[in-house]
Amino acid sequence: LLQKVHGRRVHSPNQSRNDPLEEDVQAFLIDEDQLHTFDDLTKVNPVTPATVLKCLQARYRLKVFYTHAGCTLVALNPFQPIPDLYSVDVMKEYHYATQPQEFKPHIFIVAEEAYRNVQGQLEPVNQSLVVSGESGAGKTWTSRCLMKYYATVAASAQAVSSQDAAERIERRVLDSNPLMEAFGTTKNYIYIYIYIYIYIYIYTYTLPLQNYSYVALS
Ligand SMILES: Nc1ncnc2c1ncn2[C@@H]1O[C@H](COP(=O)(O)OP(=O)(O)OP(=O)(O)O)[C@@H](O)[C@H]1O
Repeated sequence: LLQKVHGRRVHSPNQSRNDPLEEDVQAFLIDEDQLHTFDDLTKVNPVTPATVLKCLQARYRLKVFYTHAGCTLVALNPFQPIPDLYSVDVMKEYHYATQPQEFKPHIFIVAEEAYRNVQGQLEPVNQSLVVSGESGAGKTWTSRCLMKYYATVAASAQAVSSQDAAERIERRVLDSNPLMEAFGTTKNYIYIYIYIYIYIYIYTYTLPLQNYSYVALS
């Protein structure tokens, strides 16, 4: 696949150059300047490893690290700090947007949709977010982003000192990471398949205080 993406070998040895699919792939790839504009991989046509990877590569070059693939989000590891991408201001933009899904692809869209599903129902509905990828892909990073997001937006819904509360919650959650990773590390040469399951409970208080309900994000 990588050979194809780097353009060293576009045709596989067994494929005829008259293969209609291959012709479509070539026609799609010819407009290289447009490849980065595909913010949803379901719009790529034809969908092949070469076309998808080329689009992701074009976006990566422009430092665009998130791309939709239908209801899945593809996150590329930038391997460098991008502070402006994860600031509290950006969180708030996505949180307060009427239609966050119309914003450019971001982990905060996924986070916000799950949060709204949890909050917006008459009967609160538990939500699950699955973060998967190979070792080093950025699963821990993404999970931390999600926890930070919920710590920030859930706290800001309350009147009292929301920023302090968010920082406190975030600190507690992040401090628990080394312990989880001690159980879940895959950074050795033995293939151990470990799934880390994190529950986040969002409590919705109503007065009097002892009446509360909670929903879980996992
Ligand atoms: N969006 C991002 N921005 C900045 N750095 C990132 C991002 N995603 C991942 N990284 C960095 O890439 C490295 C690997 O990420 P991470 O530890 O999250 O991978 P992982 O999928 O959890 O790996 P493993 O399965 O081996 O535990 C880390 O140093 C992390 O800080």
